[in-house]
Amino acid sequence: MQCEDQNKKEKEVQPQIGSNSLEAGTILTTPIGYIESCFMTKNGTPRQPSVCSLSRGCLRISKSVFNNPEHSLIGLEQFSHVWIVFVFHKNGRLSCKAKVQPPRLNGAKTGVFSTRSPHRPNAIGLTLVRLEKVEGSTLYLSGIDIIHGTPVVDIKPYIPEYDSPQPTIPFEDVQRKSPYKQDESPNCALSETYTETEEKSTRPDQPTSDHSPHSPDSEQHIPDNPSKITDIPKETSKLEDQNLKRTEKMPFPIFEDQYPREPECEKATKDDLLTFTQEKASKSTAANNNCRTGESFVPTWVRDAPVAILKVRFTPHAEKELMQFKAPNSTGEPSFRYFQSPEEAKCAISNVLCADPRSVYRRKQCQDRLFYFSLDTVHVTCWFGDGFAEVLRIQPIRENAKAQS
Ligand SMILES: C[S@@+](CC[C@H](N)C(=O)[O-])C[C@H]1O[C@@H](n2cnc3c(N)ncnc32)[C@H](O)[C@@H]1O
Repeated sequence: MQCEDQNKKEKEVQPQIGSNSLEAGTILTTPIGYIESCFMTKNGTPRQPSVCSLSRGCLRISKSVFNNPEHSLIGLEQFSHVWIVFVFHKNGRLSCKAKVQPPRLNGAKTGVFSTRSPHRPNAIGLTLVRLEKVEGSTLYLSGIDIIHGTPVVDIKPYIPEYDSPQPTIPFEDVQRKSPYKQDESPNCALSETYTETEEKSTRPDQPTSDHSPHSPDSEQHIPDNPSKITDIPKETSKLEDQNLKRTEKMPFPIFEDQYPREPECEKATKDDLLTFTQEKASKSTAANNNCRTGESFVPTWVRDAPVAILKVRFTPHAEKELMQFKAPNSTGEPSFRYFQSPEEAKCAISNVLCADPRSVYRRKQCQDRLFYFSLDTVHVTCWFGDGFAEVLRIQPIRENAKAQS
């Protein structure tokens, strides 16, 4: 209700279109294109790209955005993955619920911003997909969880160094291993930390004066060898330029290359790949505050969902029906649009089903109902039993059904 009122009010306010509109916070967004996807409807569409790496689609950059849309994709082919920022246009209505029930919580509620729910105040989705190829103004994608016709508002290259947390070099290590003397320190993360500790910190995790880089004890570890820093422009080794941003003159890799990470840090990074409970994470960071490589953690429900991975089987009849589908562009009907073979389609259908695509309501209240979904040109009928899903029927999607969705 509140949202509706607000929507009305906002409609009454004329957006300021003009040179200052961005500064004024007016959101000017236009789709750069629309997804063509192997998923026609929300039902059965994977909840995340990781569920089905074979799910394919493409995105053609619209001519209404650029005169030469293909120019906007120059260089993108050098990336293996891209972020797709899109609008959940089939939500039906705007959502104003602060708490949602993600399927992995099996009915329990949590704050919307701690989930990837499509039902959020601004229906913006974010998906990391594999970029198969770029041809002219079209991107060919795989591993998508987005339905056909979805408006896309942006594409960004996936850069692991930017898009995943990088280990922070422990303060003491940086100081200890630094080839710089204190007053030669370059303006980078090092000098930021240095500045922080200059003001005597009361935090227990900060080095005490005994172990501070200023103490004679720690100075012993500083190699007295300024020649090691020949690659660094001279002006950057002056503290006067305190406000200089690290990235402007001193790319971080210089430190990474010169000072390999401590083994504990490596270990923490690997641990981080495993299930990281809040408790474990806070213990680990508390125990090892100076080596915060295990900074990324997620709640257990994300990785240890209370929903079992299902076994998937096909009845002989369904399997036979699937085997009749032909590769794209081959003669004969029915044919796939995205999948290259019936085996590939079978694998994709299995991936979708083993993650249990049903809503919590359906899973709990309508266990014995048939479940339908479509994938590429295939309409799938299946049912769920205890710990398994069984595909009963595979039919070609009727053209009129495709047009309606
Ligand atoms: C849980 S969301 C996650 C999407 C994205 N990876 C994210 O984290 O923002 C994925 C689900 O959104 C739904 N969906 C996909 N495209 C949609 C669209 N255009 N409008 C509404 N819902 C959509 C599908 O049901 C799919 O299973």
